[in-house]
Amino acid sequence: MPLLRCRTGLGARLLLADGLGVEGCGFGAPATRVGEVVFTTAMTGYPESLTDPSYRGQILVETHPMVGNYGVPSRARRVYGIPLDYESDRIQVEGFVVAELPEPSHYASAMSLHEWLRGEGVPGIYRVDTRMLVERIREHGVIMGVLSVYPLDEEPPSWDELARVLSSSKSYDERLFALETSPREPITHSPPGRPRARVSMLDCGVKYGILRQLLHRGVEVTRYPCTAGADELLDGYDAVVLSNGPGNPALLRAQARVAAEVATSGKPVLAVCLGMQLLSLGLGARAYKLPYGHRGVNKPVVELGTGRCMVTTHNHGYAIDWDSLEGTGLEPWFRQPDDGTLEGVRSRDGLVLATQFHPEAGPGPWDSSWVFDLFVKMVAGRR
Ligand SMILES: NC(=O)CC[C@H](N)C(=O)O
Repeated sequence: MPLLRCRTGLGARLLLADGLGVEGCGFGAPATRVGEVVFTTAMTGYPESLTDPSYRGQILVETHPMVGNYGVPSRARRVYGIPLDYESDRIQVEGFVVAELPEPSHYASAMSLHEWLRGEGVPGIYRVDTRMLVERIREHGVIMGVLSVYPLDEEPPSWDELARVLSSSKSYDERLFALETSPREPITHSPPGRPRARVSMLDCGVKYGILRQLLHRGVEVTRYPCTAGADELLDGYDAVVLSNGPGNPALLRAQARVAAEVATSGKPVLAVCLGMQLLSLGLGARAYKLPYGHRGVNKPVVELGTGRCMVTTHNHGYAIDWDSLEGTGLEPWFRQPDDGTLEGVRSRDGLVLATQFHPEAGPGPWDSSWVFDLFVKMVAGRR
């Protein structure tokens, strides 16, 4: 009985909507959670991925075979008053799937992945064939799933019971997550010293990495709830940032209208991931769902015109249709060479900059952090 060797004392069952059932060891919290099952090819950076608000509503599978080796850093490690190694204040994923879960060894590790997920009520499964799961998702596309972790001295939940939980849950595409990851009240983050610029942010679930990049360049950022109007975002600010965030962009109609309004206001705008989708939708473009998304920290992106190639961080399940840009005032900026996805757009006058990838990385390489330099230089130069 291999399950008896689970050192956590927990078992786990993962059931996909196509009927595939996977059994393994459990870690984290004994709990049952439903989510869209997606994979990331990132080889490192699991504390950042797990806390990325754009993963809300998803069960994340890591393709890297060993996860947890360097443990979990303490939230007390901070820079500019925000965590250094986290992308938000909590674990955002519904569940976590890894092949092997080694004991951690790292000077900055404050706890193990098992302890962290347990403390936050999130279930995890390990000692499963993640290669098979990833192939399945690649062939079938992303798929809803239910993950259940239980103490090994108790009866596991039956597959029928799990199938019932799954069939009574709403699908990922229909659920509105962005309001859950958005702040309730405006929050201002100030850089040390006199700010070079003041920007507002339509915050539908910003990754702290974006704040760190802006603060690092001397920019003061005021984050507004995802329900804010264009006036609030424009009055008294030098520029507007449209954040990343979870879920289906087509559900955020009001936010798309606000994004279009700020993008045509004459002030500079920087939009990242969901922000780019909202901006494009608001200006009349179309979004579509990718079969299995782009999630990883090793995705090439080519800048149109210069041919410059960068390795970038991605986490998106939707994309903007190239053919729908006509009449929006936006032009293509970046392209993903593997599948041709549109990875960035900008306005002809260069005031509006938008990337589908994550120039802040977190986790990932900083090849594209110059996008922040470009934005901040433009904003500070207009003051
Ligand atoms: N990282 C993001 O902002 C993700 C945007 C959107 N939720 C998507 O999956 O495409």
